[in-house]
Amino acid sequence: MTSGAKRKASASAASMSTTAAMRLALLGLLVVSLLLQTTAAGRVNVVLLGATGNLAEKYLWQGLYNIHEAGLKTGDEMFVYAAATKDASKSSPILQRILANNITASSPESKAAFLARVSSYVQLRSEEQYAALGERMLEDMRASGETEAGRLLYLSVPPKFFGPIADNINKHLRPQGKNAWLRVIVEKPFGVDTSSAESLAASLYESLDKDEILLVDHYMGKSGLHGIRDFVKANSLPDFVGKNRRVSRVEIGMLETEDCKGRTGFYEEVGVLRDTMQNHLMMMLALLGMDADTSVAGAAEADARKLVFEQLSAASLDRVARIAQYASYHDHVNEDRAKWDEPLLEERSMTPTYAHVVLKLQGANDVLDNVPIHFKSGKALSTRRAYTELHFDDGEVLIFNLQGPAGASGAKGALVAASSALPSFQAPSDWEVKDIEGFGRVAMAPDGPFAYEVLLRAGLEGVREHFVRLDEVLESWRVWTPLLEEIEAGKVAHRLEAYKHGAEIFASDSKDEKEIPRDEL
Ligand SMILES: O=C1O[C@H](COP(=O)(O)O)[C@@H](O)[C@H](O)[C@H]1O
Repeated sequence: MTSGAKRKASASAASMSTTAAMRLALLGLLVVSLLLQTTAAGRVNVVLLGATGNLAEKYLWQGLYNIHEAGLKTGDEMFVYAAATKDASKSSPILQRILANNITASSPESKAAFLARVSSYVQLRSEEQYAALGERMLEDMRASGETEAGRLLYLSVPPKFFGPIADNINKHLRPQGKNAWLRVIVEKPFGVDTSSAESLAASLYESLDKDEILLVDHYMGKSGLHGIRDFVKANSLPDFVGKNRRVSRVEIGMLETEDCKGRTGFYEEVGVLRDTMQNHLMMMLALLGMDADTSVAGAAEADARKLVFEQLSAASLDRVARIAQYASYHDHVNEDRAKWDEPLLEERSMTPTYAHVVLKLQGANDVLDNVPIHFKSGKALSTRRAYTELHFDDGEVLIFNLQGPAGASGAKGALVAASSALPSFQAPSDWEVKDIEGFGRVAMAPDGPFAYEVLLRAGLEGVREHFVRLDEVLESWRVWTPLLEEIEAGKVAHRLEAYKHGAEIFASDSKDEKEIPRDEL
């Protein structure tokens, strides 16, 4: 090569490398600016609908405060609009009382900082009120100069309101800005039976995209529930149970000491079957019955949960061992009605506050197939406990305890407790495992944030795995709808017992329970 040619070649190499360097720099700038665009903190507007209700009072406000205090992983700043359907003269003082008394804060300054981000009470009933809230949000953002990252609407209201609310959200409360997201969290129960859940889904889809809807079952936010799944995955139930032992019954329970006073308006529409059995208890069963090989999370896990529901027999009155209402329930209904200036009930309501229903799985693994599954749940009982128990034919018991004392082991906080003759089990490495004299091995999962905080955060940060899928919910309604229809047709009247507040109606050897022969399940 001549020296001229060499110069040319090296000049062109130099110019190529300059061009390449410039391109790289430009690319770098582009990536940085894209990153800045996607990671720049913005404002997240939360609309809490049902802000004065029981759920908000007990959990949602505390959850929002905790998230404000710890901050969002996205770096966004959260502002809350406190809304409900009733008029301000009644609801505003209730909101003030809740905000003053129901938030435990790390310091008065931190609480004040949170409250500075909470709006005064907003009534959301008419379309004009939704439009006014939309305007107010825009005004607030204009005033502060913030960009909207997204909007989370939490619907803590009875299911009959979901459709009209979604319509109003679509018309008046969609976030502004190209990249701003909209997520609408819908509280359970989703519908009141199969057909209402289907039409509810259809009416929500008219206004909202599928991805904008998040269905809540707050048990999905409990570490205890995931503990069942972790145990099943780590141990494989058939291996744990072994060849010489059989499960004679499974008991899934959610017992509460609290009664319905103050929330009978909601409870009258649901009763115990829709309030806890169709959702929380079903989730406890799903994670127990799920295929142990399911090593993937997310969609595959939802498929596996749904499969368990498909294997479950439908509920009907002949599978009800006991159905009852606590004796002062009627008075509680009328006290609440008087408070809201509503006409009093003269006839006794037929809403069950306790039920024990026995179903079975068909086509499940060898351990659970055709085994009676006892679902028990109720209000105003002597104990607060949520659990899944496997009772073996030799009297041994394996307990998954989600809250309350762990049954026979007596160990509060135990997540898994296996009586002494059972094989030793594998526990995830971060669980504390110990032996309890006279009982057996117990394991405790580390403490985490409470369920509603987990779910609110998941909604704000866009983590969909913590929510349930519509097809699972519909499959669960398939199980419970036949019994609900019988109850609604008045067929429960002669079976609905009254029990004393604080009773032990759930004790399994009670003589008053209807025996359901195994071959009739
Ligand atoms: O969803 C509901 O759950 C609560 C009980 O939740 P927990 O986390 O304390 O077990 C129950 O009181 C309420 O009636 C029901 O709607």
